[in-house]
Amino acid sequence: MTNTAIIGAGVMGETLLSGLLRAGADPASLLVGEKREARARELEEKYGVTVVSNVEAAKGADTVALIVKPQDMGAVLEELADHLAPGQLVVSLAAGITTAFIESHLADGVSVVRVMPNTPALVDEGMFAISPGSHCDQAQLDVAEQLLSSTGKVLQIPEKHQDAVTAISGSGPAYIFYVVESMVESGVHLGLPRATATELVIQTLFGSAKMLRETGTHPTVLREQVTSPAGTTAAAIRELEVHKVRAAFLSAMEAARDRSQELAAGS
Ligand SMILES: NC(=O)C1=CN([C@@H]2O[C@H](COP(=O)(O)OP(=O)(O)OC[C@H]3O[C@@H](n4cnc5c(N)ncnc54)[C@H](OP(=O)(O)O)[C@@H]3O)[C@@H](O)[C@H]2O)C=CC1
Ligand SMILES: O=C(O)[C@@H]1CCC=N1
Repeated sequence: MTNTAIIGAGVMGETLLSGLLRAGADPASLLVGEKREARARELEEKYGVTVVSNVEAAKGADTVALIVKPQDMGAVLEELADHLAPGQLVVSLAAGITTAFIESHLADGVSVVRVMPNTPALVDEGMFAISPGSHCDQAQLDVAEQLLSSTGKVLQIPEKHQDAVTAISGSGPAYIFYVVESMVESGVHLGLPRATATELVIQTLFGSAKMLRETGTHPTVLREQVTSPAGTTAAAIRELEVHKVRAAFLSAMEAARDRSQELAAGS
């Protein structure tokens, strides 16, 4: 049985923890590092896992998942540095933090994988982009891939693309939820009951995502199929163009990419 330590059990840490358990991991194989007593008891009661100190969790684990905020990563690495040895695999899910930064804190030869996850992993539809550090071989990358693939798709990418990936799929669910909020509010404004507007938007989102995945048709073609000559969709898209929504998306994702790079620099 392989052991996995989860250091940092906030939103993303709990998402990974619950996903591993849904995929059949033995709770006894999962150790969680959490210092807040109330949170530790909550996790133990909810998931039947053992919550200990970071060092105790990481010491004997085959894989150590670091899921703290980028700003806390330096302190956590300093705490764990003397307790991690070659043969253990460190998997970081933090935005911005490079494998070189992590390796510089650890003993020579400890393998590191950088991952950008997203929250739909909570419903086994996550998107994980993974990149190996300098000591990580293909077998270890496969271990990381296997760990993550139980709750979503895994894509191996060069690390130089991680900041862009963070901007697209890491933060991506938030943009989609923002669009959903906006469409529901619009429905309410147009006189629909909120529950009706919400159901219409969620099913439309789900159906559109399924069309994209199952037909493989380009999104532009799918959009054109909805846009009847001189019809309602053309009127709506014209307003989106007038308000430069496409340009706003580009600027937003550039800002997210830039913020990921700033986090790498420690701010
Ligand atoms: N949320 C998301 O959608 C995504 C998040 N990520 C990455 O995941 C990481 C965590 O983000 P998120 O889960 O959203 O943030 P949260 O704030 O929800 O979780 C961070 C967790 O780390 C804990 N923590 C802080 N310091 C330590 C420490 N020294 N030892 C152990 N645990 C500690 C915090 O505990 P406490 O509350 O007690 O301080 C908290 O539970 C970030 O690096 C982020 O970039 C990546 C992709 C998507
Ligand atoms: O907002 C953040 O910084 C994290 C990383 C990607 C999604 N959430």
